[in-house]
Amino acid sequence: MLVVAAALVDRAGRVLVQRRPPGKALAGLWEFPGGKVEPGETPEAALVRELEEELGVVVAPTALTPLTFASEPLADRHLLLLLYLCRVWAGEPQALDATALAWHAPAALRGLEMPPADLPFIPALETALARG
Ligand SMILES: Nc1nc2c([nH]c(=O)n2[C@@H]2O[C@H](COP(=O)(O)OP(=O)(O)OP(=O)(O)O)[C@@H](O)[C@H]2O)c(=O)[nH]1
Repeated sequence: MLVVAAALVDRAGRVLVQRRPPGKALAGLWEFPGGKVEPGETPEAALVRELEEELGVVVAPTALTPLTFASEPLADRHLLLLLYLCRVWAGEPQALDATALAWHAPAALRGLEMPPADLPFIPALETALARG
């Protein structure tokens, strides 16, 4: 299963996370906005679509910079999760799908309950954002 997700970064270097709604797998955990890549879609087009559906923001595919990825079993499937950085978008993010949104400095993500595949993303974000 190919999934794309974005770390939206604000001017203060904080990252946006959202809380998964009840009824979905991993409900209640904090994750990066994104979702599954549909057949025939590029990863970037899928992420642009998901960011509009989940947050109501408009992002140019060229504003998505690959950061890192996770590859691991998830239930009876295998998850390949691509994480992009995004610093430029149009609109104010709204929780259209999630139960809550929150902005955190990368180090503060360690205090949140996140899906296991996301945990290695925290040091990667700390390193990337420490460079400014
Ligand atoms: N969006 C997102 N999904 C993640 C993250 N980490 C992680 O393990 N996942 C997993 O990747 C899968 C993404 O599925 P999703 O439910 O968000 O995707 P979607 O919006 O296309 O799904 P839907 O068709 O159920 O609406 C889920 O199994 C989810 O648990 C993350 O940081 N962001």
